[in-house]
Amino acid sequence: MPSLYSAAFHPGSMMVQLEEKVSLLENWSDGKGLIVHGAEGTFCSGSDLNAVRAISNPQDGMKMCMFMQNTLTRLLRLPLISVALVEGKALGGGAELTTACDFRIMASDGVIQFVHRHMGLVPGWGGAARLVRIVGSQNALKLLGGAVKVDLEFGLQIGLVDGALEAPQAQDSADTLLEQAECWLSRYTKGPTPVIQAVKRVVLSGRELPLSDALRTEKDVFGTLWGGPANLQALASKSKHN
Ligand SMILES: CCC(=O)SCCNC(=O)CCNC(=O)[C@H](O)C(C)(C)COP(=O)(O)OP(=O)(O)OC[C@H]1O[C@@H](n2cnc3c(N)ncnc32)[C@H](O)[C@@H]1OP(=O)(O)O
Repeated sequence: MPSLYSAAFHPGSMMVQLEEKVSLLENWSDGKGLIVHGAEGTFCSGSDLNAVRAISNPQDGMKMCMFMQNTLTRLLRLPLISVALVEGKALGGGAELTTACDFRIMASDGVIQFVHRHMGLVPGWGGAARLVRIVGSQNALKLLGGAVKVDLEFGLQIGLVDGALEAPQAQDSADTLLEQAECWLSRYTKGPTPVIQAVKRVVLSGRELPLSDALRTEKDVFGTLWGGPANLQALASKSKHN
């Protein structure tokens, strides 16, 4: 299960690195799970403000916006079940990045904050559209309009956060946050790769496509599994689900 790291996105370097990682993952045929996490106790504080000042004109802003929208849309559409491990702060573009994962799990010090309003902005990397789908339009309006700090408790309450991680007590005895995240995600990635990738595909099409198209995709994906090795093995073993 690979990890992606981030801190503050430097336009032209970290953003390109992220796009390259996404391209690699698009070609990872055996993959089932992905953990996106930060370094040194923080998740990601968004765009690199020093670099952003140099491109604060509409043309460059649009280029950066479209580049990141494309990258984060492709990240969410990977045939993998992904989780953002939020330790420390996820601010601005960092908050948007968390919404480009299927799940978000948080350490006790974690905060997701769409600080865009404070910057005279709205999200542009697809974070607003995804947030509405995750928490609903009422909550999204509150989080964006109020630039609200979402901590673990509030995140769980509104459904932005899917799981809580325990602070490691001592390095030797407790699982690190990354180990806990791997354990959390493994509940959803157990089993043959084609089945897990198919689960992601039917959920993604249900989330993104009109119902008639989603139903067609679901039928096609079902057809790839029916009578396949995992299906035949399950039938031969007379499995019970209690
Ligand atoms: C797409 C739209 C966007 O993403 S707009 C960007 C939104 N992000 C921000 O506005 C983040 C602003 N920064 C902060 O709020 C704080 O620096 C945070 C991240 C909370 C860390 O606070 P604190 O722990 O007190 O450390 P600090 O402020 O001394 O920061 C350490 C050094 O890191 C830097 N840093 C942090 N974030 C950024 C950033 N996004 N771009 C550029 N630099 C950043 C700080 O400036 C500071 O640098 P230095 O040590 O003073 O040289």
